[in-house]
Amino acid sequence: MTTSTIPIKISTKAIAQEFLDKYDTFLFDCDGVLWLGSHLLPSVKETLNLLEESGKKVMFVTNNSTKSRAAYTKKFASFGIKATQEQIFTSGYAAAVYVRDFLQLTPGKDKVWVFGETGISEELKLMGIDSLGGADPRLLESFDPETSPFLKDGLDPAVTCVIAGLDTKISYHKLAMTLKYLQQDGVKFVGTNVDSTFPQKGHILPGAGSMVESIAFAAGKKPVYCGKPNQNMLNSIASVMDLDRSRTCMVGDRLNTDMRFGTEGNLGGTLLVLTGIETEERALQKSDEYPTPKYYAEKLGDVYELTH
Ligand SMILES: O=C(O)COP(=O)(O)O
Ligand SMILES: [Mg+2]
Repeated sequence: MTTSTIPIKISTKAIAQEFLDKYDTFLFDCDGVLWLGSHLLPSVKETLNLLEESGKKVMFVTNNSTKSRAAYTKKFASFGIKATQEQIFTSGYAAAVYVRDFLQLTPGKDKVWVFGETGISEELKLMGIDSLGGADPRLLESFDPETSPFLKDGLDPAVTCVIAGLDTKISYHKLAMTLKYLQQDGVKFVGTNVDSTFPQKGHILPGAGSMVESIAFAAGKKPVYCGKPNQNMLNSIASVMDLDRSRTCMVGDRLNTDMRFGTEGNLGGTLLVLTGIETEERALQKSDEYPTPKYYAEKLGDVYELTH
């Protein structure tokens, strides 16, 4: 999967201005683009303000399922950035939409076993779908099949689906129970996102994909992934806003999710920033695994810094 042109580095005022003029809508990945954990990256706020002042539309599209959209509005606010729930799409929300609309789980009847944090169960709850597992603190206790409270009365027969995502409090108890549910006939397996790694300040850590794939290996079942590059996420965005794809740019830090999402979605542009997962060398390298970005920059804030 390659695009024919060589990526353009946003390194001068003229290129930064040309980049801004080309698009009306910007879709932003979050981890590695806006922030690394609780560390906001330089000139991000200024760049977002600049876009708002120029009348551009902005959406946030993150593969991070640890927080719900409601919780994300608070994270944005803690950085002094205005973002409404309608502007935020997470892979946890995408997974919840998938089980409701595609798997057609019945609220009040079907339940979901969650491997992951509160961002998945909170989105399910808003849809009236009950979940088990997730952040239940009893899963942090060491696992013994004889005494686990999740096994003592047998598995819950109402569970028809497993959703798995990033869990920074991963435990053997969680892995074991998730496997137990996946071993049940007919239980569907949904993964939030395939990201192998997760960027934090000064560290590249294990990502959701590393955990989901470990469960998949044990279960011998393949998950359906709902986050980027799955186009359902882009279609959901297109269904809530007027999206002129040719004047829309996807901004991300990962080639096989973010850049692929933008390219396969026929967006007018893609911008890879080097503050997260990828390097300049990889940005410029042609590969069959992922597309090359249209633009790349050392950091998102360069768009603001070069034009001011
Ligand atoms: O949580 C992840 O794996 C990555 O999240 P991101 O899409 O905001 O970079
Ligand atoms: Mg990212």
